[in-house]
Amino acid sequence: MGIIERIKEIEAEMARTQKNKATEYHLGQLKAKIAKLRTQLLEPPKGSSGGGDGFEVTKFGHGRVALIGFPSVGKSTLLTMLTGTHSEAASYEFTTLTCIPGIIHYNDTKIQLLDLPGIIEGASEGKGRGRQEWLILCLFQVIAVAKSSDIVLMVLDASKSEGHRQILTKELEAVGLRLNKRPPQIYFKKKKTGGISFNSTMPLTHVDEKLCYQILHEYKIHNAEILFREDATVDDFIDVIEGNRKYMKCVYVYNKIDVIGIDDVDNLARQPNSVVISCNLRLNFDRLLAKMWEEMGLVRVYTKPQGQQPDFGDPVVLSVDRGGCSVEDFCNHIHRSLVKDVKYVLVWGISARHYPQHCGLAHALQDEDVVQVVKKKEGNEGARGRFKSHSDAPARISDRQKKAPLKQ
Ligand SMILES: Nc1nc2c(ncn2[C@@H]2O[C@H](COP(=O)(O)OP(=O)(O)OP(=O)(O)O)[C@@H](O)[C@H]2O)c(=O)[nH]1
Ligand SMILES: [K+]
Ligand SMILES: [Mg+2]
Repeated sequence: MGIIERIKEIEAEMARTQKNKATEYHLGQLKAKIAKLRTQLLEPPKGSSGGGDGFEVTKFGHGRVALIGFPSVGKSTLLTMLTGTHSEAASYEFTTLTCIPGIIHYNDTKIQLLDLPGIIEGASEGKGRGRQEWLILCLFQVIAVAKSSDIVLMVLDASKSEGHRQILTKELEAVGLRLNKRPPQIYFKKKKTGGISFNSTMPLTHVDEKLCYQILHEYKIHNAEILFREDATVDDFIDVIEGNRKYMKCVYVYNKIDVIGIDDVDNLARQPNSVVISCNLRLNFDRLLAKMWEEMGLVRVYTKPQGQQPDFGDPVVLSVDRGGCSVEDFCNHIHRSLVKDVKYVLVWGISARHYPQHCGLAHALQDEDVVQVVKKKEGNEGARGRFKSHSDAPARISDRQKKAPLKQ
């Protein structure tokens, strides 16, 4: 029996089993069995090189955004409009069969946008009449590309059922993606000896010690330290044991609002993390780009050579999620050997308490900060530079910087 058949069999057993206190342990075990099988399914087949003819394209720019959605929701139309790179669009499903990259120029940065084939309901279960293998492979490759991105834009057809968002979310969860969720607050560490130590910082209403033991037994884990820091569920606990879940931000993009009524548009626009657009009418792209930018959490830092203005068209781009935003991260970004030569840096911008502020390597930079590096051997010149800083201050202080509190 194949892995998918075994998953289906267990799912059928779960559906047959009534949910109550007596069956709770058994159901938990079945959930763990399914999670293990799904993980097996995600592993590349034995003997394969692990990719090669996948959808992976070379990374480019300061960040990466993946377009995920059912077929024909307008992913390719959107890519073409936002990036100018043509991606074939048509009224039939699976027009796009591979990954097509384009570049969005926004806020002095370059963001790589990736168009991808559509995902269908049940792809993770191998549905799809005759093209099963291709669909599963396609889903896994789409997921691999999504995981390599900073955020996901889930494109939805505003004229279709609102249930599509849940169906697609479930489909992505089945292959290990967790959208707009934070990792469960459960400490879990496998040990060599000592048995299982189980603790929690609060009363647990979804799981108890016995249930966790049974699930660990399913994973053949007999020695481990566990601490629940929140009232987590069985599914959360399994996620932590599996350890391969990817937690990603997602913006829900409702396209084709030109074909629905204004009340429905209003309703969709009020959903959390959602933006309504129309490619046909070129409607609301500004809002979409602003939301995308906000969720990516990129931090632009402008380098100011001493006695000169910074180049405001060419920021160093840092990210909290990817590498960090400290002065040290900034220095490493410029040159690996820079850190050891740095005496201090001068910072203008939101992260500075006064302009310019003397900062060390640990200082956390914020978007649109201006930084001047003062090196050890040229320390004196740097200090002089600082005192004539009135005339030396960067000319462009953005609106956001002006709003920054100037606590002395
Ligand atoms: N009414 C309306 N139609 C749209 C809009 N955007 C795209 N379409 C149409 O929707 C159809 C599908 O568009 P595509 O861009 O091919 O959709 P896709 O999601 O890339 O589809 P696949 O690659 O097959 O998964 C095309 O006929 C588009 O012209 C829109 O804003 N409004
Ligand atoms: K299409
Ligand atoms: Mg397409």
